[in-house]
This record gives sequence, structure tokens and C-alpha cells, in this order.
Amino acid sequence: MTIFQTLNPAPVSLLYVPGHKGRALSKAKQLPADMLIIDLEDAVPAELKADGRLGAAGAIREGFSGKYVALRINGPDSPYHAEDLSLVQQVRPDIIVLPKVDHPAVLDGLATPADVPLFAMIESPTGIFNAQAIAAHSRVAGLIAGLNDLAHDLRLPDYRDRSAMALSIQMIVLAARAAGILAYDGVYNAIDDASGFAMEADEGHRLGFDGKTLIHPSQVDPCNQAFAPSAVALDDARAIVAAFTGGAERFEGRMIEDMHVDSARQLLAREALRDERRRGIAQQ
Ligand SMILES: CC(C)(COP(=O)(O)OP(=O)(O)OC[C@H]1O[C@@H](n2cnc3c(N)ncnc32)[C@H](O)[C@@H]1OP(=O)(O)O)[C@@H](O)C(=O)NCCC(=O)NCCSC(=O)C[C@H](O)C(=O)O
Ligand SMILES: [Mg+2]
Repeated sequence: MTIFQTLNPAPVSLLYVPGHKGRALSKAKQLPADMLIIDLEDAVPAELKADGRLGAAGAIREGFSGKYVALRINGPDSPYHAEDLSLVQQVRPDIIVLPKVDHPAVLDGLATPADVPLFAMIESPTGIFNAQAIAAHSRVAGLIAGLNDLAHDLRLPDYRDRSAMALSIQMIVLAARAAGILAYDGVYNAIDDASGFAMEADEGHRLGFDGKTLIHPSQVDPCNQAFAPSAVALDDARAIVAAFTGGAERFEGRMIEDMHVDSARQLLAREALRDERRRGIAQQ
């Protein structure tokens, strides 16, 4: 089985849940997030790392009915890395999220099960410059933008200013697409700002991300909505596929060619898979 079959359909809404927060882990079971990323890194204070691992182990063993489960471990330079790795061996999450990946060489030496794919977080200027090689590494199934850390390393006066990170954000999407893997947008910190979240999620969709990483239950539904194709887009895709006969054609006032039909087919196939998965989960 390839890493892509493991994640088919690709998740759209990826919610971080700190490993030491029992109530949040329970609540996460009821939420319509496609993937939970149980965090052992920055959301868990140093003195609670052991609690974080215990919480993560219990929650993963209990299961999250139909959701993909990822574990964000502490990186190889961290004193918590070795114990996080033993947890990975015990619980075998669907995905390992590795933070602050700056060089592909970090992935070569990583003692995680070879058949558990990685999402590599790109969160530094060096990571941005090496994103292409990181994305091309055989263990990597996706990239995640870590924009809080990136804004910090770039010394941005305002970490909310995505325009100051536009080039970096697009390099993450480019690197993922060049390698044929998934790409996820960073988190939106202002948890009470629903309209700001909706705008940023929509922007992430338009930039080509497969979905967005999230930090609060209130962001899950708006994320799913932002990345769902509209009824108009689905109708358009069906009409393009039905109308196309080959070469360059006029279709409803615009030119269509092979690549437009291919995009339309991909959109319809993704939506069909997501529908099937939603029905499967509802029946559980
Ligand atoms: C951001 C928070 C610290 C806010 O906490 P709080 O104000 O306590 O939340 P609420 O009172 O609004 O919570 C309401 C209920 O929802 C549950 N909850 C909250 N967050 C989550 C969650 N993420 N998943 C599931 N459930 C959640 C609460 O338990 C309440 O439920 P109940 O008690 O039953 O009423 C907090 O939301 C939080 O901790 N979020 C996750 C933070 C996190 O994981 N951060 C690390 C990843 S982000 C990052 O590192 C980005 C990257 O690396 C970068 O560099 O950019
Ligand atoms: Mg980070």
C-alpha cells in the first residue's frame, strides 16, 4: 500500500489537540475534523510531556471513529524525542508529524516505522529553501506550513501578516506539488475571529492547499466549507467532462483543453471519495 492509498481521500480539516488535554481529546471525537493531530510538541509544556504521551496513547488506543490520527512528536534535537519515538512504535498513528524540518537529511536518520508516513513541517527560512528536497523524500506524504515559527524566524513585526510570507507559503505549495504530495496551510490563531478565519481558509484553498491545520473546534466546520467545492463548481466540472471531445474547444464562452477536463475529473473523483467516506463514518 502506498502512502497515498493510506490517505485516500486526503484530509481537509486537521485539528491539533494537545496530548495532555483530556477534555479536548474527548471532545475531538465528536468533531467533524478529518484528521486529529495529537500534539506532543509546542502545545504541551515541558513538565507535562509525560502526561501528553499518556493522553495520546490512551486516546489513540480508544480510537476516533473514522478519523485519521496523527501524532506530532518533538524533533530529533529535543530531549523528548526518544520517548516520543517509543510511543510511536507502540501506538502506530496513521501519520507522524515532524516539526521544524530544515533538511531532508533529518528524515534519513529518523527511527520511526518505515511504513508510517510523515508530514514534514516547514517552519523556518532554511526549511523553505529546502522544501523541494524535503517534499521529495520517500518518507514524506505531506508538508505543513508552520507559520507562527516562520514569522518568528523572519522577525516579522506582525505575525498575522500573511502577505509578508506570501513567497514562503507558495514555495511550500510548489514543493509539495512538484513531489506529488499533500500540502496543508498553517493555523489561524485568532480563535474568536470567525470572519478572519473564513477569509484565510478561502485564501488557502485558492492558493492550492489540500486543507488547513486548525487549533479550535469552532474552526472545523468553516474549514470543511471553505475547501468543499461549491455546487456551481461541481456542476461545471460535470458539464465540462460531458461536453469535451478533444483538443481546444469553446465551452460556455471559454476555451477548454485536456488539463481543464483532467482538473474537473479530479475534483469529481475527490468529492465522490469524500462522500463515500462520510457515508461510511455515518454508518459506524
Ligand atoms: C487555543 C486554546 C488554548 C484555547 O483554549 P480555551 O480558551 O480553553 O478553549 P475553549 O474554552 O474555547 O474550548 C471550548 C471547548 O472546546 C474544547 N477544545 C478547545 N480546543 C480544542 C481542540 N484543539 N481540540 C478539541 N477540543 C478543543 C475545550 O476542551 C472545551 O471543551 P469543554 O471543556 O468540553 O467545554 C485551545 O483551543 C487549544 O489548546 N488549542 C490547540 C492548541 C495547539 O494544539 N497548538 C499547537 C499546534 S499550533 C502550532 O504549533 C502551529 C505551528 O507549529 C506554527 O509554528 O505555526
Ligand atoms: Mg511551529
